[in-house]
Amino acid sequence: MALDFTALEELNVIKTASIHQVPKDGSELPLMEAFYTIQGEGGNTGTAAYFIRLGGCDVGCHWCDVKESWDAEAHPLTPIESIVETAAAYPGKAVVITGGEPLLYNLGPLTEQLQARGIKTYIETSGAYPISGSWDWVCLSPKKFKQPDPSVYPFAHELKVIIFNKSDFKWAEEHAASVGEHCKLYLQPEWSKAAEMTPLIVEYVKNNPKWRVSLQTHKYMDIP
Ligand SMILES: C[S@@+](CC[C@H](N)C(=O)[O-])C[C@H]1O[C@@H](n2cnc3c(N)ncnc32)[C@H](O)[C@@H]1O
Ligand SMILES: Nc1nc2[nH]cc(C(=O)O)c2c(=O)[nH]1
Ligand code: SF4
Ligand SMILES: [Mg+2]
Repeated sequence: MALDFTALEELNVIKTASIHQVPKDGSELPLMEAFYTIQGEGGNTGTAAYFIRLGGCDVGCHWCDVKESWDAEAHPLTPIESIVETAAAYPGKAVVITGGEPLLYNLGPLTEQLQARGIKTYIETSGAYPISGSWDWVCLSPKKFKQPDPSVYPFAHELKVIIFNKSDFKWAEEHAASVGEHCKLYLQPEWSKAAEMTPLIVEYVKNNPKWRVSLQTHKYMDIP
């Protein structure tokens, strides 16, 4: 006799998770949240942008400031047309697609539809997966826990390395050697270590001026 899962679930005998099948054609994406704010980090700091945060990440940074994003299935599959419509209603004509790790998904259709509406497309990525989509700005923030796919480095407009401890400066230089010559280089303190690491970053940038400081300025401004 076949098991009746629905009956067992109702009886609280088992819990079946809702298994997402994120369509490979990029027509629907697991959307955690979207909000209009000021880009707080990196080369576009201080500029208005609509943030689209996609759920799902398997990189596992122990200091990640948005661990609620990791489980893709906790976030509803959302048609990209509705994401684009909402984004287009804001006066700022730039979107930042972040996560989670957005390159888990096919971002071609979403970015093409945004650009067709005159909206610039920016991405925040660990680079753990190859690039999909059409980008006006790529922020590559490499992680020790799952290193970037080598194919991503040439796409980076900015390399933003998180400094959690002293050894991360050497690690940052290894990644700087892999990006293109026009890529801007940023060192950003890990938030919980900012008091300790920011003075080291300041000294490092003074001695190695190809680097710039990036702070999570939205956290100081207390905005999303
Ligand atoms: C939450 S991640 C999402 C995008 C992508 N998974 C990535 O890591 O680039 C967005 C940005 O926040 C940075 N970030 C995450 N947690 C942080 C923390 N505790 N302190 C400083 N930066 C952090 C990441 O390095 C990345 O540049
Ligand atoms: N204001 C603001 N700027 C950001 N820059 C990158 C962010 C991210 O979480 O990807 C972020 C964010 O969460 N908020
Ligand atoms: S790659 Fe990004 S979203 Fe994933 S755990 Fe690291 S910081 Fe968080
Ligand atoms: Mg953030």
